[in-house]
Amino acid sequence: KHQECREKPRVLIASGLPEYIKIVEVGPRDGLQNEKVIVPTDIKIELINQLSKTGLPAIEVTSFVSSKWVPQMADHKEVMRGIERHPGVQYPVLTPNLQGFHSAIAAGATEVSVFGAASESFSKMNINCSIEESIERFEEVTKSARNMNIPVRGYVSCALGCPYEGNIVPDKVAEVSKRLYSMGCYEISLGDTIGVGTPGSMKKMLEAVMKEIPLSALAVHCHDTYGQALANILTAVQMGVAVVDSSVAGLGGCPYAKGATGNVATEDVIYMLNGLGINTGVNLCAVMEAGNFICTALNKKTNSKVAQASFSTATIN
Ligand SMILES: CC(C)(COP(=O)([O-])OP(=O)([O-])OC[C@H]1O[C@@H](n2cnc3c(N)ncnc32)[C@H](O)[C@@H]1OP(=O)([O-])[O-])[C@@H](O)C(=O)NCCC(=O)NCCSC(=O)C[C@@](C)(O)CC(=O)[O-]
Repeated sequence: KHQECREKPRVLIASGLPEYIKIVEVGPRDGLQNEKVIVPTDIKIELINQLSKTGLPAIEVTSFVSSKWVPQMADHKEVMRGIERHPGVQYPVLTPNLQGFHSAIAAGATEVSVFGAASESFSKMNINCSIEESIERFEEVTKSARNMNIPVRGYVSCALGCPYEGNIVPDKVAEVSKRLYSMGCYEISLGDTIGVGTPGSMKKMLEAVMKEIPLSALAVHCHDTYGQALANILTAVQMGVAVVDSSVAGLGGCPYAKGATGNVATEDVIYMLNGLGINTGVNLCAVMEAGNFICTALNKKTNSKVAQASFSTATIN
């Protein structure tokens, strides 16, 4: 059932780093979900359409959650139906329960993500249930998805710390990850939800998780609150992780993780990986253009250092 992840990532002979890294663009969902002013649906669709032309292999489109909880994602059906889908690009959406899963499928979703946490308090605040209850809901989702041949990705939030509980022990992250993987999630994305991790805590957490789950099924999802995201990603990549979540222009934040700033910027991740000679298949300039589009539409400054530097000095091409 985890056929697509069984193969070990190929490594660059000289450096021992993965040869190819898959970037999962989460800007349209994680990036926009926390925006105070409702972003017009056509702007979201245009952003996704622009991102689809950059070479990104996966773009998280929206979430099928309650609009009372996350008003910014209330137009999930319209966004899902409105985007142009490019061959070879995956368009996953978040589904916390069976109700969300059925709505997502009805709107045309072909991949979904369940999102759990390694912290009881965060689980309660984010999805209004305990970790155990969330696992039961996710099992219902993965079971239905399996019957329909829909791939399911699994998130584990608070992998490096929780806004309510503080430290989270790596074994708890490993335990929740293992349960999601065992129920059929093809990939487990480990979220540093509030961006408190460091290369040291990332290494310890990954060591624990890697005892339970094949490396090829792991992704990292870093927020940059403490400015550690790129360092944490590099640590994960050096340990062999070959899937990285990021958000165009560094947009983002979780509505149920107060103080969490944006995700690591896609532009900055690609720039770093390009410098390491790691292939992502993504055109950095095209992502910067998409970042410029959404920042102009939101009337805000990009959080991407690479975009800031290149728009002021015009040295990247
Ligand atoms: C999970 C629920 C829905 C439970 O919410 P609940 O209130 O416990 O649900 P309920 O089953 O008791 O139902 C209450 C109402 O919600 C509706 N409902 C029930 N399910 C759905 C659904 N799927 N879609 C739409 N509506 C739904 C249901 O129909 C009912 O409507 P009413 O009768 O009151 O009109 C709620 O807590 C929720 O929507 N939470 C939102 C969580 C969220 O989106 N958080 C942000 C994403 S997670 C994140 O950002 C972290 C991540 C992934 O990026 C990784 C990282 O950084 O760590």
